Amino acid sequence: MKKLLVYMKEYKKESILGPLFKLLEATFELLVPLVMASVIDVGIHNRDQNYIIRMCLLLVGLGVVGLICSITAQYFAAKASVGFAANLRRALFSHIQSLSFTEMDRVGGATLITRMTSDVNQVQNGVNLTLRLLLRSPFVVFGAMVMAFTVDWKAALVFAAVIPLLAAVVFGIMLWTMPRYKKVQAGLDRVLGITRENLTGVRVVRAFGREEAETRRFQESNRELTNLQVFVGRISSLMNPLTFVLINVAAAVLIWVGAVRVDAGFLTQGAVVALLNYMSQILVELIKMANLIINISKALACTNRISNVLETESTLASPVSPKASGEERGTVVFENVSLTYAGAGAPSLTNLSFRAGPGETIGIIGGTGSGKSTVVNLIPRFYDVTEGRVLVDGVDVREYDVNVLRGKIGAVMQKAVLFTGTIRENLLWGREDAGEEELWQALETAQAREFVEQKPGKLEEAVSQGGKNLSGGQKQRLTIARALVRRPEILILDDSASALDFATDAKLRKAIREMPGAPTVFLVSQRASSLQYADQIIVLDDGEAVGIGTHSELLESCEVYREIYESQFQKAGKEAAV
Ligand SMILES: Nc1ncnc2c1ncn2[C@@H]1O[C@H](COP(=O)(O)OP(=O)(O)OP(=O)(O)O)[C@@H](O)[C@H]1O
Repeated sequence: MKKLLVYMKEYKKESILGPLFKLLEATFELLVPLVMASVIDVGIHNRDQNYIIRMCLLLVGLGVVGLICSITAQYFAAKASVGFAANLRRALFSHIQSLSFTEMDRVGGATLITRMTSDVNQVQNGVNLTLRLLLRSPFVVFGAMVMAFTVDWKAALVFAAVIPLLAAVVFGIMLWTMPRYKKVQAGLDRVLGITRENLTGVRVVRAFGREEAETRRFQESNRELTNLQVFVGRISSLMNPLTFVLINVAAAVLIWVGAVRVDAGFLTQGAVVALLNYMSQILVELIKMANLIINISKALACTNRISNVLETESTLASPVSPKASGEERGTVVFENVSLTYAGAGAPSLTNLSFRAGPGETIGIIGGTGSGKSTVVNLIPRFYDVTEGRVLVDGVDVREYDVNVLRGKIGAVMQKAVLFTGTIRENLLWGREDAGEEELWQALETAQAREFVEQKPGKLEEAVSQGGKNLSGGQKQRLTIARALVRRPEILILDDSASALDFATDAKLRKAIREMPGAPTVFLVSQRASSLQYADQIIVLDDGEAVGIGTHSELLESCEVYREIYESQFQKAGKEAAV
């Protein structure tokens, strides 16, 4: 919690002024019953109309000043809490950007979204209420008690008996409901999780006709949440009747004691009205305090969850004195590399060694889950090896400044991801200062020029969220062009031409080979035909390299490769025969 206070630093003034104006408002509120008492005791008693009008104007004045104080306090509290939440979101966002994939995998994307959104909102709400009520409510309770005792200490003894009882009811109910509120929160998280999963995967849900099953799953979680909320609601609903019974009994006792004391000449009617007013002020503030405590404890729980993310240290930290690039531009060397993902029992890659020279094309092939993506993910240091070394241009990837390392690499991932904006804006992710001609050249190499030219807006054509307004193949070609705009030393194509037809795929590979200053290319593919002309092909089986060599060498020496090739070759032959 303390650590999060730094994000409040620039709102120090607001965090002091907010509660101060709330205290001022409360002070004026505490004066109101006294003025009312004097209206009754002096104005009405003496039938002094002028006095009554003056006092009523004073009441209006107190109300107006109280209102101004309240609005001012609200303004400062809102400014501080909204600003604090904005700072917190900013810090969280940039911290999440600094995390490596290992930490991201561990925490999970959905959880990170909840931390950034509903958790931060809850904390913002908690800060706002704290600034407005944490001082005000106890001040009013205490102040109203003191005022009641100054009005008439004997009648005020009723307060001394009733207030602890009231506090016990209000806080008892609060303590009872609080753990259940936590369950409600967890239930809400589940409902949100299912909703998010279904909305992002809506196409898959429909494609597999899982609408009814998913609706049932949602309904179950929703029912659980509803039952919990109804249960907590029932308990909370006891609060009002119980407190009102208590307060009415206390009011009856107070009026009776007051009446006796008025009759005996010790107390005026106005003083009895003032005492009643103080009692209801105390009740209202006790309920506000219980509400405040519930909100603060919810906010604290969220604060802990946010702190956990902020305290997660990135294993990706750049070295204190990063090394500069080595001489051998475009070389990649794997030396006895193994990787076991965090939390995974078995290694996903075992003892892989190879050397890729500048401008070479390295093909990587293997069954699903054999470790192909794992190999290429190690080059831009998306994950760190657990054994061995990965060297880029002769330097261990862990010894580079991570931005320098990634600046050398153009990576096209399995899933083509584009961002909202225009085609031009997406391409410029590759290199911000790329010129018009370079963008078209990259599009041409990526076999994307033709379809972009056909778009009415050309480079200014809008790309909607996730590139939904483009076909799978168009998205893939744009992501390849984006990587090429960077003029990378090393180009990684992780199964990124899977949506292209054979002819376009072949043209793409040829164009990349013929690029001036051709990059070293890592080509991950399920198709043996796509890799045939690679300088080296790495054949993976269950995380192990079972063959490294050229196509013809592997056909001779590697059984797994031969099987893959023949199965695809025969399949292609059969398809051609049909
Ligand atoms: N982030 C991760 N955390 C834990 N295990 C992982 C992670 N990524 C991959 N794995 C595991 O490592 C193994 C290799 O996965 P990888 O994605 O490298 O295979 P692949 O050959 O690229 O598969 P595909 O052709 O299906 O894309 C798999 O068993 C997979 O379950």
